[in-house]
Amino acid sequence: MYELTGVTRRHTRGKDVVDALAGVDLTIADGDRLVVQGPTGGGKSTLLQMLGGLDRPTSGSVLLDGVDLAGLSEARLTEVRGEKIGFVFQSFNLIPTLTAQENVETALVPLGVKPKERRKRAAEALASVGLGERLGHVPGELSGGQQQRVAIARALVKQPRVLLADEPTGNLDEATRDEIMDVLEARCEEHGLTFVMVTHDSHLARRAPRLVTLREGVLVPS
Ligand SMILES: Nc1ncnc2c1ncn2[C@@H]1O[C@H](COP(=O)(O)OP(=O)(O)OP(=O)(O)O)[C@@H](O)[C@H]1O
Repeated sequence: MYELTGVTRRHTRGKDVVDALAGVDLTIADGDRLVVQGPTGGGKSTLLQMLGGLDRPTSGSVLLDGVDLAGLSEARLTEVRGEKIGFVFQSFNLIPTLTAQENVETALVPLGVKPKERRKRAAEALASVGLGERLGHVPGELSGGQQQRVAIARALVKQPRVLLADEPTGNLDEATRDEIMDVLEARCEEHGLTFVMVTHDSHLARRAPRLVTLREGVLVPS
């Protein structure tokens, strides 16, 4: 579970000061599915980066299962991300020269999983997102929705506890958006994942079991 207390992220450049987050308190229970919405510049991506240990607060604490991510060394943070946290981004972030299978396997290399086991788990993860027939294709041979499925398989193959998604359907048409959301929700349900998604899309916000709104770095009632 996450417990955020007084999380502030201040950016200072010369005399300019921007609080991307300004004293956020938030608890996210294990298995929660939370959507974060709000106007552009409201701090949504910054919040996701805090949850993922990709950025640190300038003050406040970000506890994940009782451990303050803000206080961990870079090496330990990398380990926590590798073990517990999967990420999905708007832009898929696949390696264009690798096949779907190889892209998914990349998530297991830092965990020391042996090649044979990597291949097996990557194939299973791709099958679980409906891409079992496309293992040998490179991203350029796949549609946007299929590429996002590869990215979801890559996030899930290490069996994380938490899945963080930043506008995961932002580059997709409406029908594909709904398919991808169905895949994400089904996988989260099946594995009891804690799921936090940032979106501008009011349709997605409406189907969220739990919704919070960030405006100017502050959580406001949704
Ligand atoms: N490295 C940085 N230096 C200065 N300001 C920054 C930096 N990163 C983010 N900010 C500022 O922090 C605020 C919050 O940014 P953030 O990207 O978290 O917002 P957002 O809600 O995700 O926006 P969007 O919906 O447009 O993606 C913005 O005003 C942004 O300009």
